[in-house]
Amino acid sequence: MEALASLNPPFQSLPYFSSTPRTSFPTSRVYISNRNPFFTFSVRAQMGSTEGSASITSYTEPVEEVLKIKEWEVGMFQNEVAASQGIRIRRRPPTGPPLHYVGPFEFRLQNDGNTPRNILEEIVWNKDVEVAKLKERKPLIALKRAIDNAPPARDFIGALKAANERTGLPGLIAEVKKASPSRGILREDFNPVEIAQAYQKGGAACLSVLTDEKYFKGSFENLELIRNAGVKCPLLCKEFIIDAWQLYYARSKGSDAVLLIAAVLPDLDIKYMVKICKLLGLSALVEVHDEREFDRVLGIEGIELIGINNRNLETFELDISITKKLLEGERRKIIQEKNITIVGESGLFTPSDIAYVQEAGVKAVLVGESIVKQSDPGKGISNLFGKDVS
Ligand SMILES: O=P(O)(O)OC[C@@H](O)[C@@H](O)c1c[nH]c2ccccc12
Repeated sequence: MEALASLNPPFQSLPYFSSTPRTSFPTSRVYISNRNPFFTFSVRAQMGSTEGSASITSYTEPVEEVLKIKEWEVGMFQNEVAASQGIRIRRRPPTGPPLHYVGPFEFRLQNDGNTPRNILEEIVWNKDVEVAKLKERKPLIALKRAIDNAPPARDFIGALKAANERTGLPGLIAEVKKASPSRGILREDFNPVEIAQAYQKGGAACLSVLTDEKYFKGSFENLELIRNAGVKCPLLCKEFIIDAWQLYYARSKGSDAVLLIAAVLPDLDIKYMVKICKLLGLSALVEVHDEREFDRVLGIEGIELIGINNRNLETFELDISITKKLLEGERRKIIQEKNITIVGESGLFTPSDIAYVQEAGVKAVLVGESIVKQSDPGKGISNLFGKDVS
């Protein structure tokens, strides 16, 4: 340690490590590295494989830094809780971000702990960084003010049920989607407002608007434009939500509903977020992909809308029989008893696909690709249902 201090003058002003074992947060120093590169570079070099022996005992760093470190520790704890619920997606890279800076140099240290295992994990890690930045610019207090001025939330689930009763077909959530990581660009001439208006005219009950920019080429601007253009269909903010702050943000931009992905969120997060949604007047569409996720979500009080995604977001595999499989037996009964509305999501292209998932028990469907690709997305809806539902 002394050698380290003499090698690195900044070390003296930084929190130092005691020898208290902290095996549950084995790599916290790597995260510090991002902020204090000079320091960490040395620590890595000096401490090598002494994983698990570091803990912060002296707070000579600014409070803000210390809080960030704590936040990271909480993130690591979240990974453990999530894993115990069968969630494979880690909220943050366990060994910190791959980029490191040493003086003027930047280098990348790739290892298992900072390389995302699949696309969903990559998206979540990026979202974590994105949200942290946005949050700094717009703290919750500012969002609460913005929410007071936002257009009021409309009844998303009510609109789906009404459409289902009116047409006898599943209520449609039509997705305003320019691109996806699995399918690339779906539509070059992409005018979100025109597409939304065409969907409304074609009989969509609700709309889903992708807001993720990096992977789906969506935006909150699109959502606001659609809302401000006077489109009546309630709007789902299609985002990767990992932080309750995003719920406030979505509401402040005029959303009526949000997506919560069970493959990403542990039960406690879902519970907490569903409560906040209720406070804000937002409907929560909780998305599941397999039996385990479905059973977890069915066990949470207050959930009214569950989406079964036929696409596995980790592998992109698409199989519409997932909807059927998940709605067999006991679960179907629980859904009826709890009066939960089920949405069949992804990979629906034809009237027979719609009939298939309706037979399985869905009262609503979420469709993007098959309708957004057509020159008139409104007509796309009649093609999808095999009849005019406007
Ligand atoms: O374009 P499709 O195959 O009709 O799918 C729409 C929708 O289900 C899909 O975009 C989706 C469902 N869940 C998601 C979660 C994140 C991003 C996208 C999605």
